[in-house]
Amino acid sequence: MATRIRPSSKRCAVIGGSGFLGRHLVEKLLDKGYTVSVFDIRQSYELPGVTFHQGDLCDKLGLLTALRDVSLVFHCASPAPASDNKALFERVNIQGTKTVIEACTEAGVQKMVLTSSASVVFEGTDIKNGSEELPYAKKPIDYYTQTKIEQEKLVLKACNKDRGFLTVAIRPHGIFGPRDPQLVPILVDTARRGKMKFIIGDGSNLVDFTYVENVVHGHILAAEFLRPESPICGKAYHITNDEPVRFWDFMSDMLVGLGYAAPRYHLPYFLVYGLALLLWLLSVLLRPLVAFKPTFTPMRVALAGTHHFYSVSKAKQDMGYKPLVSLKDGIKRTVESYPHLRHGV
Ligand SMILES: NC(=O)C1=CN([C@@H]2O[C@H](COP(=O)(O)OP(=O)(O)OC[C@H]3O[C@@H](n4cnc5c(N)ncnc54)[C@H](OP(=O)(O)O)[C@@H]3O)[C@@H](O)[C@H]2O)C=CC1
Ligand SMILES: CC(C)=CCC[C@@H](C)[C@H]1CC[C@H]2C3=C(CC[C@]12C)[C@@]1(C)CCC(=O)C[C@@H]1CC3
Repeated sequence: MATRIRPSSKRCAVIGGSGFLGRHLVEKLLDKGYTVSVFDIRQSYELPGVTFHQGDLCDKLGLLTALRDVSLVFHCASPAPASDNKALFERVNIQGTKTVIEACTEAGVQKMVLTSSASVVFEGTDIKNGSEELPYAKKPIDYYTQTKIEQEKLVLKACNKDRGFLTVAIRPHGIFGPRDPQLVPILVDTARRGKMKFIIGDGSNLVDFTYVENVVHGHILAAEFLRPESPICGKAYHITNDEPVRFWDFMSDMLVGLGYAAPRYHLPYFLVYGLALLLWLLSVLLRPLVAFKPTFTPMRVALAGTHHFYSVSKAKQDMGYKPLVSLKDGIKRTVESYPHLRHGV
């Protein structure tokens, strides 16, 4: 009888490996001696030690090719929240994740680490030092978050020690760093259009922003701790910089670092939220006639005007997590990585 050869534990796949977080993860995995298959809808770079498989994660056959001989899968693919496309979020984050789980079990993958989001418990009101015990949001702030909740539930439920398939979810918050396509580019674009003059609310709200290398560290720790006897099986873990910061201080440090003025004038939170809601409704109603995307969406206003920071005690206790890069160093490295976004360039 042929004995099944167990795939090498240093052979892994990163679904979404062409994206911001995915590429940082791939680079660290290579440093640590892993060989990596990237599965993504686009190929954004080439690196020795990486095999690219271009495809849609809803296509099981394509996935099966990429998962051949792979024992560990990181799933960090998602449509961008700014796409605001309900059908796409449902197709990729829910149906696609079901397909990823099926493909993993068919291919004999033993471990899967999902990139979820701390926002799965956020309803637009204050969260201070929130633990993983908080229930999922009953009223998530947008469709993206709604589908991230369903996705996380699917992956955690699929954890099955008897069948040798172990899963864990990492919930980062506000990832930033070099090559980030969202936070800094949106911030700079808003500043260049003269709209970054206002502070929403009194500016005292504390938020987590997480340097990308710390998020990568949390993912790799989770993969290495994921064993049948470990408490992390089938669980979700917050991963942050463990340094909550005033939202508007963080934005100001980025802006000033890039040569732009920091926002100074205060606007009442509920006024801005109401206006954002009105604009969003208008953009949805007028979508067939004119396409416009408001910068200050209700989701962004809620994130900019409330407290939302999370405890990482559980990750510290169960997998020895500790951020590797401080917020100050993370901001410095990020600012230096965007010379083309500096004021006047
Ligand atoms: N950025 C943040 O602050 C946070 C992000 N997260 C989560 O982290 C993960 C990574 O985010 P981030 O790196 O910022 O995002 P990116 O958009 O940079 O990376 C996601 C990658 O997945 C790809 N992708 C999208 N749809 C599919 C598909 N159907 N099949 C295959 N690949 C696909 C994207 O391609 P394309 O670009 O062409 O769409 C992209 O290359 C996501 O799961 C996100 O939900 C969680 C918390 C915070
Ligand atoms: C008010 C304004 C225009 C601020 C500019 C910065 C924002 C674009 C970011 C501030 C907080 C960020 C954030 C995310 C995206 C970018 C911001 C809104 C996420 C929604 C990305 C996906 C997640 O899972 C949660 C993130 C929360 C924080």
